[in-house]
Amino acid sequence: MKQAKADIGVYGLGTMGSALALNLADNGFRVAVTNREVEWIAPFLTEAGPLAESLLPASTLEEFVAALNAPRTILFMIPSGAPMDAMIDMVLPLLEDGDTIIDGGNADFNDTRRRFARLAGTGAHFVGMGVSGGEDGARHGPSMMVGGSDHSWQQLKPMAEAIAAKFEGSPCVAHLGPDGAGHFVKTVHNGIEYADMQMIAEVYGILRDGAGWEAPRIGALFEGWQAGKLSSYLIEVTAAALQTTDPDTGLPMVDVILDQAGQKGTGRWTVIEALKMGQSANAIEAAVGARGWSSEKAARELAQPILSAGTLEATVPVPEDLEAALLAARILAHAQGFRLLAAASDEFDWSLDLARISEIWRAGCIIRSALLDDFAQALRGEMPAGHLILSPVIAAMLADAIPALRRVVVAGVSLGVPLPALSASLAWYDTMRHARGTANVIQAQRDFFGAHGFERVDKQGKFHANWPDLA
Ligand SMILES: NC(=O)C1=CN([C@@H]2O[C@H](COP(=O)(O)OP(=O)(O)OC[C@H]3O[C@@H](n4cnc5c(N)ncnc54)[C@H](OP(=O)(O)O)[C@@H]3O)[C@@H](O)[C@H]2O)C=CC1
Ligand SMILES: O=C(CO)[C@H](O)[C@H](O)COP(=O)(O)O
Repeated sequence: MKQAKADIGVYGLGTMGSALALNLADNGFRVAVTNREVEWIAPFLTEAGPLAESLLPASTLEEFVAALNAPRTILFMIPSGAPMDAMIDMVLPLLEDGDTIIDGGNADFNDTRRRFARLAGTGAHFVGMGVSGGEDGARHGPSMMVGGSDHSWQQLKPMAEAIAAKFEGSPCVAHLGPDGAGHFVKTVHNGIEYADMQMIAEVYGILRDGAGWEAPRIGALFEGWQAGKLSSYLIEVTAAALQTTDPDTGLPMVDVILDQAGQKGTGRWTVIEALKMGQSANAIEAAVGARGWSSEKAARELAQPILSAGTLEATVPVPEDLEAALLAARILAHAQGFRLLAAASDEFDWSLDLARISEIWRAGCIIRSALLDDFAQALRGEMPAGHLILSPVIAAMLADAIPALRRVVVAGVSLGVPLPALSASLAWYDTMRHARGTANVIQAQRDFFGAHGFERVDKQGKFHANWPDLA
């Protein structure tokens, strides 16, 4: 008997691809599967157990494409960059009008825009789709941020909605715009992820280095925060990690882990794109920078006995202050991310629905938290100057929590505990609440040394002063 064809093909059976393929199969779809190194296909089918009945293994690209119902939907879960371009080159000649290629990896949205343009006119479609939730999310319900054409979205939608995480029954997936919109939103999601992780690590740092708390005690404190406004996946996993014991040494696991964190690019891309658009998401920048500093382990070991601390008397703020400080900083980092999304939406004409983005981040993704529901409501309401922090509800939340953030930053500065992301978020908040800033001096300096001109508060136009004569 002739075997029924597959609804979708998944290329790349690594961590994410295999989990998504199983999720699709679990939801009743027939899935063609293949992998660059084909020897990984058989163990994957064994691991799939009864779900293998819905999986159609293919050992060549031709066999894989031929196993799919037309119009074809092919999901690639492979590293971004050159591998994706190479795969497009190989698969494109095998496709027909209406077929869709989806890059579900973490891709630079500039590459996605280029690939989208490359496929336009070929009859095939290109979708850049951000997937968040790690392996477990991919297997049981990720959050997905989809870019590309309406045609592709109609093709993908039933499958994407079936496998996505659900928040109160609503699937955490949306078609956000054309070309690179989905991958841009995923990039900013990851930028916020970097900031949130860093800020949690900074609170751990002030308790460890300022108050001498052991990891399990800090973990227990964080676990308690899960009952409040900070409730989130990242607090949950950090609390669990801090309370985990290393089986080899009996020490807290985090105490035997090197203080050097890697990065694959999405945080850096967020910062680069922010700067290109004349923005500065400084809490995210601080988090990306801190990962860079973390890798300078040898230099820091050399520096410790050389650099004087020059610390001041201070006590570590009470846990309630740390909780409120983290809440304020988390709000500020998200607000910077949403500001960036709004700027990109204008720049690329995407009409991004920021409230919908917040909604699809409420479940399944790494930054899911109780706050995202508040943000979604705020983003649908009054938001002066397009800033989330100016929404009345969010401004009121900040008003409650900012004094605690100040106390924590002051303590960190006094005790010499670095808090780059927490202090950056506070600096942005203080910048934004000053109607008159200090760039008047920057204007004066630029005109003084470079005759760049300046604008005045009392007259329209561009002016130049003969500074040496006036001085
Ligand atoms: N891990 C995570 O938490 C998340 C990852 N992502 C993104 O998903 C994508 C896949 O990540 P992940 O599953 O973790 O990675 P893995 O390393 O687990 O798997 C990578 C997959 O890509 C294939 N591959 C590697 N190089 C090539 C190539 N040159 N040509 C064709 N196939 C290739 C591998 O095949 P082979 O077995 O032959 O080596 C393997 O199937 C990445 O873009 C990643 O950024 C997105 C969200 C979360
Ligand atoms: O996309 C993800 C989570 O949302 C991936 O886990 C990604 O690898 C995280 O970024 P990095 O490796 O740079 O920390």
